[in-house]
Amino acid sequence: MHIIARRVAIRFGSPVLSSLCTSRLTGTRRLCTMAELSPEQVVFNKPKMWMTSEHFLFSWMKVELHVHLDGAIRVQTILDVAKRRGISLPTDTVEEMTQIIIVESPGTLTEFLGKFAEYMHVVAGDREAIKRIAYEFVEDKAKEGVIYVEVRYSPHFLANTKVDPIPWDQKEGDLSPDEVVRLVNEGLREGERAFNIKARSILCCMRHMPSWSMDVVQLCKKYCNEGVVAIDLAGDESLNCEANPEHRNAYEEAVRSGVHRTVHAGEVGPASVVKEAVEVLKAERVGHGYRTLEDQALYKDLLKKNMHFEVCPISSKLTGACDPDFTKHPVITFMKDKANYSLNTDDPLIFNSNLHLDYYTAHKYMGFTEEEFKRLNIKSAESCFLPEKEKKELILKLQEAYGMVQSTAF
Ligand SMILES: O=c1[nH]cnc2c1ncn2[C@H]1C[C@H](O)[C@@H](CO)O1
Repeated sequence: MHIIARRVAIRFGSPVLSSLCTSRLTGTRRLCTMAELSPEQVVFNKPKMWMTSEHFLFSWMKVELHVHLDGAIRVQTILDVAKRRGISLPTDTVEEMTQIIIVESPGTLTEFLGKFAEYMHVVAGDREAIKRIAYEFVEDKAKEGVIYVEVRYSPHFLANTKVDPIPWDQKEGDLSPDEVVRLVNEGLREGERAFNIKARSILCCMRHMPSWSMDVVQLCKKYCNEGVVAIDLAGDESLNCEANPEHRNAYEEAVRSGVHRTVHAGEVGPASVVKEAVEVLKAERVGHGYRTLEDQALYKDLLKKNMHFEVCPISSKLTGACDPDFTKHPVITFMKDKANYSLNTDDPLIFNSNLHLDYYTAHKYMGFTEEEFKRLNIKSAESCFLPEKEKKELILKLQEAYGMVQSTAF
């Protein structure tokens, strides 16, 4: 870290405190959303650790590999769509709606997952909304200095036909999971053009809905040339530990047809879920994976295999996955062991967070240095699901930006 930055950090105390906003409604303090930060608090791709009186930022180019589209919607968009569709919500103000949606203190993964029901019925089944959230997502990531993102979602959760059961108490409509994928692809593609970053998607199977999983892998295959790069298994690991045979069949089909694979495992579930993800589901990356450390033999084996862990610091505290004391976080062990991992937001809407806050947390409470941030971003690029040629270009772009190689640009 630059000496000047360190001095500023010391002088101005905890940027986390100063990044809290006071709710006009309740008077309670909460983390600012990106939209609430002043322009000088958000910088794009500035080649240095960057600090104002308000904020610490690792403002170099970044890669994000684990973020849920339906956990990254703007609150304003939820309100706009509800108004247009005549859907009544408990409030029509961003502040009040934010308070309803967000998790402010550590709870359980099950409680956290319940939060999606506060707003998913608003956007599900609506073509315009789905395209809009994908487009706005890319804009938000570009503002955080992300140059490559893999965003994940369940196509079934956004559909209202050809899905059983129809989610979120929707009436049957005419938007299928297949069309959801097309709409998200379009929104991401338009966002890429407008904001000059690369965005790809990962389709999620849900642990409690094994009957959807074969559909998910078929959609991955169908749209592999239109931005879909992998399959995931998300949902409540604490209720449903061992992967159902239908998930296993879907992952076997993914292996057969060359679809990349990641699995939420070891977030709140035991290390055995990680082992199963890697050995049975043939996961190439592990979503979260914190509890891998409880099985040292497995951890050492995965270190040797260069397994990538998609770490989400703020998320891991608020879902109760990890000790709320960040100084005890498993990613500190990953860092010390020079493991292969990324830093990610997971669900910034529900955690009222952004990627800067995850980096800030790692810096402030876990001793992360600028060098480690650069290293983990290169590892993230190496572990992304882009085709080899594009992956190499991404790695080179980061290396050039980080001053590790001479720029080839002219
Ligand atoms: O952190 C998580 N763990 C497990 N499942 C999650 C997490 N964040 C979001 N999900 C679920 C809820 C979403 O609706 C779904 C697809 O994005 O994935």
